Amino acid sequence: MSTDAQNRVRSWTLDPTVPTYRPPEGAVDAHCHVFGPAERFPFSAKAKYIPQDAGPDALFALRDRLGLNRSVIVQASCHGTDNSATLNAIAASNGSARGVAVVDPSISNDELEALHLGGMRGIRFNFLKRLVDDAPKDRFLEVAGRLPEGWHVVMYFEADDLEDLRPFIAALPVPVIIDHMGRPDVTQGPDGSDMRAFRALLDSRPDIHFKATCPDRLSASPGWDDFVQAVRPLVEDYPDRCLWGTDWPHPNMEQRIPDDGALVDMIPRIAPTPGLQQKLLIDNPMRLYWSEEWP
Ligand SMILES: O=C(O)c1cc(C(=O)O)oc(=O)c1
Repeated sequence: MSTDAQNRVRSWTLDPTVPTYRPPEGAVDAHCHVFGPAERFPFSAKAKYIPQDAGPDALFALRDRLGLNRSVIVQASCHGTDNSATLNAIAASNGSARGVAVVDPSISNDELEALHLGGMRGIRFNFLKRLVDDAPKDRFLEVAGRLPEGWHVVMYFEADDLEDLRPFIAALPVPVIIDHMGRPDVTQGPDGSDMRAFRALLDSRPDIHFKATCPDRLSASPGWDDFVQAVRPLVEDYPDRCLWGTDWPHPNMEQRIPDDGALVDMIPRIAPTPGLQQKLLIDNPMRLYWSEEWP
């Protein structure tokens, strides 16, 4: 696949608005990525998209513009199981970033320990067929059984796959964080079948968390109002389980590039009180990613 500049996509805006909402001091963007720089960190041969560079300098400049202070950098699928671009960004963050790795399940315990020292605090299992070629659940369970102390598993799957994945999730021996709430159909509203199934999952284990993220992916309504109506009750009912993130640089959103300032202005709409914002933006992500300094 060609990686020359003219064929590489840009899925993020170069001039995001400054948000109206000012996050509290210490707020965490708990879901973002870096792409490259490709000449130092080439993309995977299995990458389903080849983005332009979106490196640590751009990530941290955006974070400052949005009024956020910490980042959880999630290994993007375009980099496969080579976590060096993500580790590079964490190393450049002066302690303000942690990460989630994508590993080959045959990874050694020593390599997992090295990832911990590099700032990783979990591994990601991606089940989206449009993003990865295979997701061997038995091998995922094996490596999930020997993660460094304090790690968790992040999962990305679609709502239609939730029921099939319930036994796998139940078998995971570490806390779980669900990316983008497992992509519910927010047009069903807060009591639709997708949200009811997702709530049943959350009720099945006290250590399942979720990212109340990606209105740009999940909503087609003006102002993302259907996302707010479906997600705010979930944040209010599970205040100690929810995290928030920008999902910058918004992989695969080049046809519908979101404004990062508008994403930040969604926070008080889904977490309408300072107490909920404190949990969403600080307490919950700090407990999971900076447990050595929190509380
Ligand atoms: O929906 C997506 O296309 C997407 C892709 C990735 C990735 O490529 O890692 O991560 C996400 O959080 C969402």
